[in-house]
Amino acid sequence: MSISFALTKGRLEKETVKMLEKSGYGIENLKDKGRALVFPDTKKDIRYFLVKANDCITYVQHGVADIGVVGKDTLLEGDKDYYEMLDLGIGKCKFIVAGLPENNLFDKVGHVKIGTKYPNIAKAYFLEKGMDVELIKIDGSVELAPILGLCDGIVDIMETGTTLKENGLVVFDTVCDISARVIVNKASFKLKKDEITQILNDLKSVMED
Ligand SMILES: Nc1ncnc2c1ncn2[C@@H]1O[C@H](COP(=O)(O)OP(=O)(O)OP(=O)(O)O)[C@@H](O)[C@H]1O
Ligand SMILES: O=P(O)(O)OC[C@H]1O[C@H](OP(=O)(O)OP(=O)(O)O)[C@H](O)[C@@H]1O
Repeated sequence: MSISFALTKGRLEKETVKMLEKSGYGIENLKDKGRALVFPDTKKDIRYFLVKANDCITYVQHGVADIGVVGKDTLLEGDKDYYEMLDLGIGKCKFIVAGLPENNLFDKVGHVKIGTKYPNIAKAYFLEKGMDVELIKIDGSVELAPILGLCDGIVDIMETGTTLKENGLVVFDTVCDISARVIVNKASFKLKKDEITQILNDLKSVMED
């Protein structure tokens, strides 16, 4: 049976395509892609499409994609109606709480303001800590918010730490580690179990330790 495979475009794209290539999949169309959005595998009965991270979950949940690759950050923040099957060990980064060194939000008494692109993750984190926080949704360049005084701190992704460092911010705590995951539509896993299991095993076989 034919498989539809949603790949997150952007940072995860290159490494995911590299893993598929190493597994022996026919991904030439994905490497030389122009403005196309759908890419038939040249060796197997699979068609890939490239989507934004949140849309990857949407396509998989609706069964339009049988399988998808997306960051754990997006999974933690968004809807959950799919099977999370495999940690690919790529796209590694972490969620951190950060701010200006002279303004440690964990020392602040009373109301704390947090800027973040990930309000659900931030809310769960501070709820567990028993802290009263006001969340301010920011769509990008989150590090700017505490510098300008919009908030006391941020919950954001850190990879190399360069963005924090170059903007004079420090890490106060780590929320959790992040990496790319394979998710599978629940009905597809029943109807196309052999094909999906094969893909998962192929990807597992090229994972780096
Ligand atoms: N330094 C990093 N910053 C953000 N995401 C990272 C980083 N390193 C790895 N990732 C992973 O890569 C995924 C895709 O990131 P990317 O920046 O391409 O898309 P995005 O977060 O949806 O941003 P945009 O809205 O700019 O497209 C993230 O969801 C995360 O899992
Ligand atoms: O630790 P580093 O290696 O510096 O990476 C972390 C930065 O990368 C991401 O931003 P992105 O580049 O996606 O831009 P954005 O702020 O517009 O989302 C993230 O939100 C941090 O700002």
